[in-house]
Amino acid sequence: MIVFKHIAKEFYQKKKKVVALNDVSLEVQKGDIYGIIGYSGAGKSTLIRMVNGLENPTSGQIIVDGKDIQTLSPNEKILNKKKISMIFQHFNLLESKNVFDNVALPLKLRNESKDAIDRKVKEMLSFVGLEDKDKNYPNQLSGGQKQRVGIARALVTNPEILLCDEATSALDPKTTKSILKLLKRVNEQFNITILLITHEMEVIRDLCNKVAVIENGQLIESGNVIQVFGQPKEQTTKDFVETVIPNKIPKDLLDFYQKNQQSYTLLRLKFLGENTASSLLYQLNKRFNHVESNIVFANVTELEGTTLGIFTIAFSANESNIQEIKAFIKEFNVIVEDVKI
Ligand SMILES: Nc1ncnc2c1ncn2[C@@H]1O[C@H](COP(=O)(O)OP(=O)(O)OP(=O)(O)O)[C@@H](O)[C@H]1O
Repeated sequence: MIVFKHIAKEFYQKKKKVVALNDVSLEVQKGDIYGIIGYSGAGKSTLIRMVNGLENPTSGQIIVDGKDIQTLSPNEKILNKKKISMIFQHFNLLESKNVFDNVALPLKLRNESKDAIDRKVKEMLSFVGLEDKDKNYPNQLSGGQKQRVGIARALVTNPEILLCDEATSALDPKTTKSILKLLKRVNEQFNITILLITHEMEVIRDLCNKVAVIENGQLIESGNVIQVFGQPKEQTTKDFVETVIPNKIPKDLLDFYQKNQQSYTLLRLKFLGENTASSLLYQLNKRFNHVESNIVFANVTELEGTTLGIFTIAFSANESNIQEIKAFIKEFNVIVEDVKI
């Protein structure tokens, strides 16, 4: 429903060309919660701002619901914008207006009736859990409450797409979790497609079903969250994944296995779903009961309701046994990788 086709964007800073985006292609399906992650300056904001026309590409196309948004007539552009709402890192509330009036603003701009505005604003304030704060002003609210107002304001117009620009970056971890839960409800309850940008992998882990990684204006990796977290290909993606799924062997164990490299081979096992792991480890010990095996590192993470487990195991076995062990592990649909130490 949102397709970016070969998007490039160049800016000029003091007559110097800055390539913010270079040949970015991406498809967001209806109902997706698609996260775009990258370091500062990677080009995330520039990309997301193109969906609602805040930024235009230098070349390439953005197709929303089958239509290239750059070729829309002025009326069609207005209709396209009506489908899309946005929330921001610093909430962008009007300090001089109370919560009710902030949320009501998009409807007033559309000349909706007073009754309709009253009903819709109350409904959305109740949805975000702020029905008793309607008379408060933004400076009387916490950061999390301000973002809830931002979300209510974004929802009053019944959008199909919600763009989130670092929506939780200004919030503490606990408040971030509650806002991410709320965004999940927005997606599930109203079937709103969410396209978000972030530099925090926790946001991707806790909220998204799809992820794209942007580096220096290029899309370096994308796919289902489970697939990208389970098997990151690019170094930057691996670095991001490691921020939420630690993968490092503790130092004293590392020292030991480095000193005893002749005797041990370290393998990393990656699996989805709890039963696979317990059954595999049991079967592995049973089948290779003459081989010493020590768990060196283990981590279990929940992604989209599925368990992603990473185990690093040191095997004291000869090369032909190691090959047999690897083949045996693969029969369980578990990914097995050599660990270089
Ligand atoms: N209006 C502009 N004029 C000139 N250069 C710009 C403009 N907007 C963005 N850039 C440049 O484009 C590049 C990408 O910026 P962008 O804001 O899209 O990155 P980002 O990934 O969103 O970073 P951050 O997380 O820090 O916001 C940067 O080098 C930035 O300096």
